[in-house]
Amino acid sequence: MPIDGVVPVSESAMESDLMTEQALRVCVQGRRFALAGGDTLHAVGALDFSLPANSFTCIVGPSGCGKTTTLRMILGLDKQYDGSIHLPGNGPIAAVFQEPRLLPWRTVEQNIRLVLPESRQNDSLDELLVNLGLEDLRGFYPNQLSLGLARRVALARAFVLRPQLLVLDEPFVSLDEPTAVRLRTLLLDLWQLRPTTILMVTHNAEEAASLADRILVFSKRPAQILRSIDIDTPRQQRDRPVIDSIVSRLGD
Ligand SMILES: Nc1ncnc2c1ncn2[C@@H]1O[C@H](COP(=O)(O)OP(=O)(O)OP(=O)(O)O)[C@@H](O)[C@H]1O
Repeated sequence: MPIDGVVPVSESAMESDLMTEQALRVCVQGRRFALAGGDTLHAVGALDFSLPANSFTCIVGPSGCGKTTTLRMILGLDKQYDGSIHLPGNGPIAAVFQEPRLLPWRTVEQNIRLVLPESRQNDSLDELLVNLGLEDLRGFYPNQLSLGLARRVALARAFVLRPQLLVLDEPFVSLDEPTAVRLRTLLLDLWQLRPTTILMVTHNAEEAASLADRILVFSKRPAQILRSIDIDTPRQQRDRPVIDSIVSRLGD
């Protein structure tokens, strides 16, 4: 998805981005929505953060604090903000939302191919489908899939682009825990094979603690960053006590 309306950041910020290989820099003063009757709703406050290339960042925060609005600004779907959002390079950006957003009249394979440019329509999807355990479902239609399987297809459609940035908005919500655990593992495996910079919103503090390199804790609306927590413990060593201790650092 192209990001229009991206405003370049200052040269000094660009220089520091180059030194630390930042994949995304967000420096916005805020986002207000005009409401009926002349009122305004201050959804997002000042946000200033960068994502290192190929890192995995989770945003957690209270309901309605402005997380999705922040993602929409990063995706270029909302351009009515003050400030700048800078993505070095011009590779594709992929997004996965709560609803898998598959076209019901297209098969699994057709839904995945839909995002590919003409020049890549002959690419093989075999490896990706095998990685996601979808190899036997390529001819299925979305109404034949469980929510968990539909979300796997949404992940396939995101990764097939080989995105420079992958934005995930609550991709595992409303799943039973074993299915959510399986999907988190698939996401991490796929990310190992096809590295990209991931920014994911989740309500689930334990999910953030098990997946992320860094967790940004947002305040209540208007969203601001309350805490930025870097997690050094390798993922495979994050047992229950480690996850509990990370969650306790997130605060209320
Ligand atoms: N287009 C809009 N017009 C007016 N208000 C909006 C609009 N979009 C979002 N809002 C309001 O902005 C605030 C932040 O919404 P947003 O969806 O970003 O929150 P969120 O943190 O993602 O919420 P949740 O955790 O419940 O998904 C909410 O009060 C929401 O009602």
